[in-house]
Amino acid sequence: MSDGSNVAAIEVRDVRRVYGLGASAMVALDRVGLSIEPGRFVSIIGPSGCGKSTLLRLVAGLEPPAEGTVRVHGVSPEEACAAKMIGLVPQTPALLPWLSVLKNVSLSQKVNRAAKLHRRDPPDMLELLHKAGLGEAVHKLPSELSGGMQQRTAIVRAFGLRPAVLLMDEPFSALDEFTRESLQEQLLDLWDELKTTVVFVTHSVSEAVRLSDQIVVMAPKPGRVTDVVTVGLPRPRGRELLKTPEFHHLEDLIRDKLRGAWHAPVA
Ligand SMILES: Nc1ncnc2c1ncn2[C@@H]1O[C@H](COP(=O)(O)OP(=O)(O)OP(=O)(O)O)[C@@H](O)[C@H]1O
Repeated sequence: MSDGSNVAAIEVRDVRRVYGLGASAMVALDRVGLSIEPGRFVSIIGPSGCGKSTLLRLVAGLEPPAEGTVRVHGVSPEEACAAKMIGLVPQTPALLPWLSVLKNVSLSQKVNRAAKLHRRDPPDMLELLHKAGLGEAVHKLPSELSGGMQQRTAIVRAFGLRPAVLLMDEPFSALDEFTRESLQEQLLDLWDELKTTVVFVTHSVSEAVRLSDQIVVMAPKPGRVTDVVTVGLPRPRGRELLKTPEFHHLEDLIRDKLRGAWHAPVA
């Protein structure tokens, strides 16, 4: 264990995950390896069914691998979860409908404080809500918010716990393009401030390029990693970056890798 700076935030080694038995067995992940440094923003992209969510669930400790190992800052995902080192933002925000935005984002902080689980100073939630553009919504109920505002609330709540690792499973997929772009910007601001390691599953090539330090490309049948592409674009990554040739070049590169992933032979 693990606060040493040379310990990976996430280390996945030779992981295999199989669903079902016998002739109906489905290899969701086969010999998957991945090493993510602390503080990195890493996206996972790949065709439907290539095992992106399965990989996230293994890192979150929600399922065990059949073979191989997963470590989060040097400990097992289960230990990392127990120590509140892992945050998870699902596709649809699971907010408590009877609590205001502020209470929704503060609740788990309070619970953790009562249980003395916080290792780091928690951020000021009111300030984070303002930063995420939710300043006028702090006393509203989730039902009074748009889908984008609800998702922003869920993201602020997750960051507010100061997890060492934040796992996000297509958090913007249900949103329109414009809302999505503005949420990307706010997500990058929060990430920049809180320096959490983020693993972000997406189907959007431009989203992956804009947000990430690295993009992991996966292929299906069996689910596996076929490429890890480093994105060297400068930060901060404002909207103007989306129009640059460098950005388009990286989008094309990732699209080529994705096309290749469909036909990549199984090693
Ligand atoms: N609980 C389960 N039981 C049986 N099969 C499963 C289960 N979860 C996932 N699978 C199968 O494992 C494979 C990988 O699924 P997974 O959801 O991880 O893919 P994905 O890349 O996240 O897909 P998508 O982009 O469509 O969300 C799929 O073939 C899926 O049908």
